[in-house]
Amino acid sequence: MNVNLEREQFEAMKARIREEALRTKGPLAMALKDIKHKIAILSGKGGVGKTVVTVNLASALKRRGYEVCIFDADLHGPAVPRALGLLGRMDVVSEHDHPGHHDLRLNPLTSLKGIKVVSVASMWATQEQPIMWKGAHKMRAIRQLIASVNWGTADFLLVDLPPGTGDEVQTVMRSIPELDGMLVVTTPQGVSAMVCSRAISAAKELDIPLLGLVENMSSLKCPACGEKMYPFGKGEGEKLARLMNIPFLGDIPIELDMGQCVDDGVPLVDKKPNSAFARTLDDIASKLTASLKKK
Ligand SMILES: Nc1ncnc2c1ncn2[C@@H]1O[C@H](COP(=O)(O)OP(=O)(O)OP(=O)(O)O)[C@@H](O)[C@H]1O
Repeated sequence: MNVNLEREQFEAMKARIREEALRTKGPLAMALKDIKHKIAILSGKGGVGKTVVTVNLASALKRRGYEVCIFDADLHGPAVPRALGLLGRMDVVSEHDHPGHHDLRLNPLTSLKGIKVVSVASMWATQEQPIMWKGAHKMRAIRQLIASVNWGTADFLLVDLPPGTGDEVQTVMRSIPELDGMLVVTTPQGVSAMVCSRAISAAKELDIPLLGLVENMSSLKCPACGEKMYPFGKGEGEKLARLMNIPFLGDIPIELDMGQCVDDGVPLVDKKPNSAFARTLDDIASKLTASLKKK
């Protein structure tokens, strides 16, 4: 009984010390304090399927029983809410944690399967509202947005980065506290690998761990004859992973239903859980979680 009490007191003291340490690290650390793992999805080149990978990896992790949040850091082309069928706006709530102090906070939207999503796409009344932040405004907006959200408790935060290595990408790389690392997405095209290698070098320059690389749109199964085709080339992703010394986590096939899934707001992993695409995403989720457990 006494031993238990001492242990409880010890745990409470440890929690108080951690909370104090986070408070001194700033509002971002406080906002994200109950999220165990934070992973940013990086590509370099645009249009390689970063959002598709983010949303379907989140779904694969969710299907494995993990609580997952997504932060859509693409301020100019936010696409995550739509891909999860979330067309509404985030709620703004007024909270007062101590007397006389009111704080406006945002509640994430939650998908049908329970994935929490924060995106600038969910902040305005109309989908057509242009987002024209520049330079320093963008960086401040990203930091403020992350800090103002009631993220709650989760196992994973996945950050869908915009393409390239510009302001938003660097801001996320630098300001997410305890970022576990990057998952890199490329395609079999040489040009994607080339641009991607620059993004990988930027992450290395900033000392961000690289958790793995996946090759999206690697192959296509012919719907008529079942033959596997490689319309964009073969093996480029694995070659890049070897060259950059990053674990290669898998080849993600092209799925002809993808466009419809994105338009319907249903991740392909949920719509076709037995497809080669879903099995590959599950395998990537398994490899990622295993590598994070070893850390
Ligand atoms: N494995 C896949 N099979 C079929 N279509 C795919 C696959 N991956 C991505 N796509 C399609 O390719 C297009 C680009 O995908 P997505 O929007 O995820 O790319 P992105 O890298 O996030 O783009 P951006 O540069 O705008 O951030 C979309 O139309 C998407 O539906």
